[in-house]
Amino acid sequence: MTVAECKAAAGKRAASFVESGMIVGLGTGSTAAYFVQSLGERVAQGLKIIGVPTSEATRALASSLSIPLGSLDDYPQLDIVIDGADEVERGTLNLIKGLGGALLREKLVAQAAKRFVVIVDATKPVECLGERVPVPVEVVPFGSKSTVLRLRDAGAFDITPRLTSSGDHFITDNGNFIFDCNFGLIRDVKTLSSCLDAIVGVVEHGIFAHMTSDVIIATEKEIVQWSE
Ligand SMILES: O=C(CO)[C@H](O)[C@H](O)COP(=O)(O)O
Repeated sequence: MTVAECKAAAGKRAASFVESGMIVGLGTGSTAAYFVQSLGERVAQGLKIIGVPTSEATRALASSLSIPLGSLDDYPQLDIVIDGADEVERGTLNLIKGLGGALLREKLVAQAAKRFVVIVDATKPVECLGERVPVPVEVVPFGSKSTVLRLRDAGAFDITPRLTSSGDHFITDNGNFIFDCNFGLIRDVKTLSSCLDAIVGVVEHGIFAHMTSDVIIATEKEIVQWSE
């Protein structure tokens, strides 16, 4: 199987967890998009659910598939949320998310879930967070250069602003900037999360600790499930 086929297989497996009557959080990114496609097929066959999208891109995709949608304010408690991730730490199931730029809404929706299911291909599991990807940090545009200095104080030794192809700041669905911050291997997730949470100007960061219920990993050979 190609990586795209693995993502599609993980998405399809996750869609089978959804039952009629559920309020379902819809993640963002290429793997989550396969899940939304599979869910759309089930909705077309009669599955009755309400989807709560985690980004405008996912809203547009779900809407094109005629999935009934609501907002997190309409449905503050969700039965299940299914989303991708950029890294999944073996053992703890802690995550880095946000390379797709939707981390704030993703974390809000995940926090509201009774069950948070993460779908990935075999490139995403790691022994320690920070192994492969930086931590995306969503920052208020006002004073962002000052906030970057505070991110350095928190231990980020390489900080890259997320830019568009034309060289402008990438703007999130919430009107903010993203800085991709390399902290090296993150051995103490709790301390780093607390440091980032304490910086005025940081809206949210991509470390999702103690939130994941299950991880579905689609490899070339099989689909594996890790559960908390
Ligand atoms: O966190 C995310 C978006 O903010 C995505 O879930 C994450 O980037 C994984 O994306 P993909 O499935 O395309 O690899």
